[in-house]
Amino acid sequence: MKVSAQNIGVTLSGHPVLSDVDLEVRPGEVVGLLGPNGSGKSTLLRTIYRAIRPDAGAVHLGDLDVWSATTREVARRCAVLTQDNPSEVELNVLDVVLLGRIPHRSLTRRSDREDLPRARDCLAEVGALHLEDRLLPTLSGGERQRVMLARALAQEPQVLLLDEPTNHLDIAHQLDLLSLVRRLGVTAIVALHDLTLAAAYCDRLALLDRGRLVTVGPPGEVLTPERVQAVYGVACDVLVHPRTGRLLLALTQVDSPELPSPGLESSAKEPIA
Ligand SMILES: Nc1ncnc2c1ncn2[C@@H]1O[C@H](COP(=O)(O)OP(=O)(O)OP(=O)(O)O)[C@@H](O)[C@H]1O
Repeated sequence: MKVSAQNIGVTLSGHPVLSDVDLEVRPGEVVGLLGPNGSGKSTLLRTIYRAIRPDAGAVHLGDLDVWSATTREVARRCAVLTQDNPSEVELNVLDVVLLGRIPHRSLTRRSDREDLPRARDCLAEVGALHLEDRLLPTLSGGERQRVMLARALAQEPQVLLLDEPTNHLDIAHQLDLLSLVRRLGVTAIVALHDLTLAAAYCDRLALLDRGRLVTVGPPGEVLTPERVQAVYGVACDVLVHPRTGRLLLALTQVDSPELPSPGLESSAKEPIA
């Protein structure tokens, strides 16, 4: 399903947060949303999923104008994984995932017969089926993040919006999550801070700076050393992975302080017993 945010302007507490943002995401495309802290990534995602009404512009999910639609209509098309997962809700994991089915239920029915197996499948998909009976507050941050992703999958979305979804996840689960997002084949917009991960898993990248979209394009066109330095104030070497051909970004401060040696030479000469 196509997602289009046209000419978006958002002002919060009297401060302009987004200005003239135009972003069109093709059906099935994974777009990484990049930018420094405070550049407007979460605000743009919140505007797309109808949590913030923009002062200017329009958002469409397919042919649905989100501000002419109900919350339920939006939730049938679009699922969200936010940064602030509930941690105090005294529900068990399976019940949390079942909440993802609510937009698809009829108003009179509490649950459908197929909801339970579907919820379990979603937990299995994110490697969290073993947690199904645990209470949400007893989970680690990374376990909770995977459960919230399972809830988003249970919504059977055609559009998935993920706000820094790799927060709290160990490296293996970061890669698993981004591979899963690609495998799903749904349209996805993913706010990320790790530029190398973004370059590896996203079809295109959209770079925000102080509320404006600087550029949108394939990773190799967006992540140039000049642009990374201009937007993040960080020196950057863009390397190509010798085996995968993907981009690797080596980042250093512009006035780089003395950094510890990686110890490659000494370990080669003096193996640790
Ligand atoms: N309710 C609010 N009232 C006033 N300003 C706000 C509000 N919400 C967000 N902002 C401001 O809007 C700007 C954009 O915030 P946003 O959370 O969208 O940035 P972000 O790119 O997601 O940042 P981060 O990488 O730190 O998560 C920030 O300067 C933030 O302080």
